[in-house]
Amino acid sequence: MTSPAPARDRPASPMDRTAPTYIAGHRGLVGSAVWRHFAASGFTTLIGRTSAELDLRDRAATFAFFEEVRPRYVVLAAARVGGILANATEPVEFLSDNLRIQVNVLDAALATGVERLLFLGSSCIYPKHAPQPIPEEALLTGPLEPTNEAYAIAKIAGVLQVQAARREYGVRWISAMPTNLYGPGDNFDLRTAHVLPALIRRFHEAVQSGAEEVVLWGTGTPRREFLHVDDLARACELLLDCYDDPLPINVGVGEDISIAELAELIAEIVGYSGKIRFDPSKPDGTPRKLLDVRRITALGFRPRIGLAEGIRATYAWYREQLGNRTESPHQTA
Ligand SMILES: NC(=O)C1=CN([C@@H]2O[C@H](COP(=O)(O)OP(=O)(O)OC[C@H]3O[C@@H](n4cnc5c(N)ncnc54)[C@H](OP(=O)(O)O)[C@@H]3O)[C@@H](O)[C@H]2O)C=CC1
Ligand SMILES: C[C@H]1O[C@H](OP(=O)(O)OP(=O)(O)OC[C@H]2O[C@@H](n3cnc4c(=O)[nH]c(N)nc43)[C@H](O)[C@@H]2O)[C@@H](O)[C@@H](O)C1=O
Repeated sequence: MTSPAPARDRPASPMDRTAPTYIAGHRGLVGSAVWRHFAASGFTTLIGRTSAELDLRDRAATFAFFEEVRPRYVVLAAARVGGILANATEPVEFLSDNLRIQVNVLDAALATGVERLLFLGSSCIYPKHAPQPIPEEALLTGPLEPTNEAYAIAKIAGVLQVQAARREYGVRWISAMPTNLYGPGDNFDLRTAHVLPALIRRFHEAVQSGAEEVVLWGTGTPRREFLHVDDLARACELLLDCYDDPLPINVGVGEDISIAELAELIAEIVGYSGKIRFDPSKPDGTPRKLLDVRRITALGFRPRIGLAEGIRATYAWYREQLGNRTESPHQTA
């Protein structure tokens, strides 16, 4: 495989840690990790609003917020997000909500002179049968995976709007494409969860109830790459400090695992020793999505949290939530 074209980075210009920095979606999996990491890195003026306080689908409210707060930096981690089933069954909401959130935030950021902005896409924006590992250049080179086409189209529109704003207005905004994420703060609601938290919950409940069998979706053969959200948060800071290129940049670990292997690993960590059965009537989704991470690796990024370690920490967090039964952004109902 040939090396990717070198990123046209301008020299690193680190963010001013005292400047107002808006983390859109700061209670979600990604936003909460970015908030924790940025706070630990010395950001003194972090700004967040819940969706109840500021519905980013509301254009007038979004503009009023940007005019009042005038953030200098923005991490756009607010979105309607979900696993394969939610994506496949609610395409209207995934398309419409995400388009509106993005357009409103990006337009308001432009109108109020936001200097640096990071738009978060997802590895599902790449074609279903993209070459593996998937280079950034694969964007818009083939048909999408049908189960998440609506979400992917919305995300692609966001990437294009960031690129267009760079070209037309010279703003230093960027897009990152994270692989499948997990970690504390994840969504364990089985109707909307991604596979990793869903499996933690399924195996945990099977241990609790003494069930002899757990049924999982699909064939178990699809392969996925999993990045701990704390590693993503480090990548977000690095990118905002020193990546300045129209090409969206992949963020992953560079290794994948089959869903069947993931299930074995999670079952072992949770202590489930019963049978695991796959239900092939449920969708598999994309057969494989392993990101080519050479571009971000060249910037010095290395994930630090291994998969088994990350799953153990996430399981510990999940059990803590069950113990507390407090308001988590993602209810475990
Ligand atoms: N999770 C994953 O595996 C991956 C995620 N990503 C990307 O990362 C970003 C964040 O995802 P993630 O953290 O997992 O998602 P979550 O569902 O955990 O969090 C989404 C956040 O968005 C906020 N939000 C949703 N709708 C609105 C709205 N109408 N107005 C204001 N805020 C809203 C929510 O706010 P509140 O809690 O206040 O309701 C919530 O905090 C997304 O862009 C997603 O595409 C990319 C790749 C993989
Ligand atoms: C991040 C990414 O996330 C989504 O894409 P996905 O990777 O296909 O999603 P997923 O995590 O839900 O599933 C991964 C695999 O796992 C299998 N699977 C088994 N058992 C369960 C299960 O119990 N729950 C779930 N959710 N999946 C299960 C499932 O059948 C599939 O083969 C998109 O929303 C997309 O838009 C996106 O961006």
